Amino acid sequence: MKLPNFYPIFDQSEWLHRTLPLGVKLVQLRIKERDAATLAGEIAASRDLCADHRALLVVNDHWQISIELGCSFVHLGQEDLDSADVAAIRRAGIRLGVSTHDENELERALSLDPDYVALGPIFPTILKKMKWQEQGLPRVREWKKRIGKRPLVAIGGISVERAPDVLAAGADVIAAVTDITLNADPEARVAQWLATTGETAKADV
Ligand SMILES: Cc1ncc(COP(=O)(O)OP(=O)(O)O)c(N)n1
Ligand SMILES: Cc1nc(C(=O)O)sc1CCOP(=O)(O)O
Ligand SMILES: [Mg+2]
Repeated sequence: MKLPNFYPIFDQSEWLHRTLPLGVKLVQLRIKERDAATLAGEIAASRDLCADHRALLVVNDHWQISIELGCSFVHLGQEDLDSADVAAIRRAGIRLGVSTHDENELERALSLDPDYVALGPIFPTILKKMKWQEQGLPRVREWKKRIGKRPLVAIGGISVERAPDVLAAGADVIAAVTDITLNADPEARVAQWLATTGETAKADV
């Protein structure tokens, strides 16, 4: 399955409202520590916005609400997998992306036949504290060889300027947070991302 190669990650549906009209076709909603009603409202609003713009929504962490709300794609990290019911996710017809940071995690991820494998952090990230050192571009090359045709998502410290090298190293998709959300003009930055990754020229997914 081919995925769009630009994958912004946001913590509110308002960001989707701002960026989907620019041509974003793959987006993650990554919400931490909100009450259940707010969370359900944000996920439902994001689901509907993505449907309106023919974009793919990936919901981070919240697989149960994703099943309840009829979402089509979830992202789980290794800790999430410890408690997630992957069979229930699959029964619901939901696609699955999985984070990896080392060989063991990659083996575990591949055993689940995921719809993409994410590798990070490629460069140092300021978004969250991580126990992993930066992976660097050689690791991107290695991961792509390991996973073959399955889409490889690169994440962590990636900017528009760094994106071409990451794609050239073998990533199929680039995920980014702070390069957009901390930019003085996030919409203009998204437009730069779309131009750099070639997404503007592509059809709907
Ligand atoms: C595309 C992508 N890659 C990695 C992550 C990180 O997932 P996880 O390790 O579960 O950490 P949290 O994002 O839940 O803090 C991701 N969300 N998306
Ligand atoms: C949420 C997340 N997961 C990572 C991983 O390596 O699994 S790196 C990361 C943060 C990505 O944010 P930014 O683009 O601002 O660096
Ligand atoms: Mg998680």
